[in-house]
Amino acid sequence: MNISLIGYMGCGKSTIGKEISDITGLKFIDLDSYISSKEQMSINEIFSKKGEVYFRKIEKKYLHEILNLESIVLSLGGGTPVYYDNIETINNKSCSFYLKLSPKELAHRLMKEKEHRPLISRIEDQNLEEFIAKHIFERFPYYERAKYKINGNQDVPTIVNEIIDITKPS
Ligand SMILES: Nc1ncnc2c1ncn2[C@@H]1O[C@H](COP(=O)(O)OP(=O)(O)O)[C@@H](O)[C@H]1O
Ligand SMILES: O=C(O)C1=C[C@@H](OP(=O)(O)O)[C@@H](O)[C@H](O)C1
Ligand SMILES: [Mg+2]
Repeated sequence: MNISLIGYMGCGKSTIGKEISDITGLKFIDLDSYISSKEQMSINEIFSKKGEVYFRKIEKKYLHEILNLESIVLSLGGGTPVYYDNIETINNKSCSFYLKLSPKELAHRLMKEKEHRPLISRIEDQNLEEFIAKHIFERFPYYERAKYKINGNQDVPTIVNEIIDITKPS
């Protein structure tokens, strides 16, 4: 069984995925880290040197590669479910969870971490919440296709336990 985590940048996918892996023993893969290591470039470098279209193509390629494995926790990028037929691949090959947070909470978290995220690195802090709200509005039809929706505005152990409880064989 595979678990995948989807949701907007900053919702906690990478943090929660690692914790689930530590507790369950499932292998942890963060799609962004996997892409960076395969391409030998940071996500920022891929966007600036090769462009977003190239990034989306390899993101799809590596998504397929990873989801052919078994027993993994996969933290996706915020845009992964939105492109190509990636959401179908994700739902066919894993149990998907959408970590849902308000634009306000996401903006608060992301202000400190914008520079690692090329799509928001040049947005002024005072415009970030509105940018996120519009961006989520476009992406929501994909996010809501996750099998389960989780309130991401809870502490890490609570979210981790909720996901583990749902996926535990009964
Ligand atoms: N449940 C949580 N409560 C508070 N802060 C969190 C929580 N989950 C993650 N964070 C923090 O939010 C930021 C973004 O988390 P990250 O796991 O990188 O998100 P994503 O991979 O979805 O972009 C990090 O600083 C992380 O420590
Ligand atoms: O939302 C997006 O389109 C992106 C989210 C990022 O991942 P995180 O959600 O882990 O920040 C990363 O894949 C890239 O910067 C694009
Ligand atoms: Mg991440």
